[in-house]
Amino acid sequence: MIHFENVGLRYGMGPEVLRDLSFDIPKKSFQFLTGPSGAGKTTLMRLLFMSLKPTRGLIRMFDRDISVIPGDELPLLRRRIGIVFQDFRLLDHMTTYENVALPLRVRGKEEASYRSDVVELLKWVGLGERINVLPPVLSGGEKQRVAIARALIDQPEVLLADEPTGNVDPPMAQRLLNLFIELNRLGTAVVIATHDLSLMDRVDARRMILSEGHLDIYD
Ligand SMILES: Nc1ncnc2c1ncn2[C@@H]1O[C@H](COP(=O)(O)OP(=O)(O)OP(=O)(O)O)[C@@H](O)[C@H]1O
Repeated sequence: MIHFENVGLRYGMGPEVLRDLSFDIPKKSFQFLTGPSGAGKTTLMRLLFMSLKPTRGLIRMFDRDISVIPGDELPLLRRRIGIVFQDFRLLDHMTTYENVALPLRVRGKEEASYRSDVVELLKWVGLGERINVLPPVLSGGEKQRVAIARALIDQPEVLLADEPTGNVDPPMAQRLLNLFIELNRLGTAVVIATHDLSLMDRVDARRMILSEGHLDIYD
């Protein structure tokens, strides 16, 4: 479903941050992406979300070579991907509920068809009492859970989550991990970038380890 071949990335005239990355993300797979700070995890997530273009190599997303996809088709392809950014990127003028419901609204779904699903998911991530508040009054951990709920609600084909448990306590991290596992069971390919070894030790999943721009994969 996703295919990288000899991909390299440099920012501007700087050194190559990622070098010769070749791998596949199969449909319905589950993987952790890890490596030391500055190794390029966020950069790789941005390549996977097609918000950065590689400086060399080939990337195929959903069987299409991204170098020849017209810019106006990218939003449609990105809708097949759920993403949790490290800085959450919630819309501050919309309530928690509205932020999570947004991907469904964009698809033109009727509110009556999804309202109870959104409320149930928000309760599951411990935000049942925060449904009608605006993001600026939420804590970092609460914002993170809203971002996760928004990425999951539409059961995307791919879920990309950058440090999704970075701001929550261990029991909530376990709960969120269970949510990712359940989503994967329903058919979503999951990529979780994390430093959290204890999180990775709880799942027998593929590990993609970035180090100094190189990638090693342990199946
Ligand atoms: N916009 C940018 N312009 C120039 N250099 C950048 C940019 N973004 C990242 N870098 C550099 O690319 C390298 C990889 O950064 P990246 O954020 O991808 O690492 P990371 O593994 O996600 O780190 P962390 O775990 O600390 O979040 C770093 O050396 C960083 O300084």
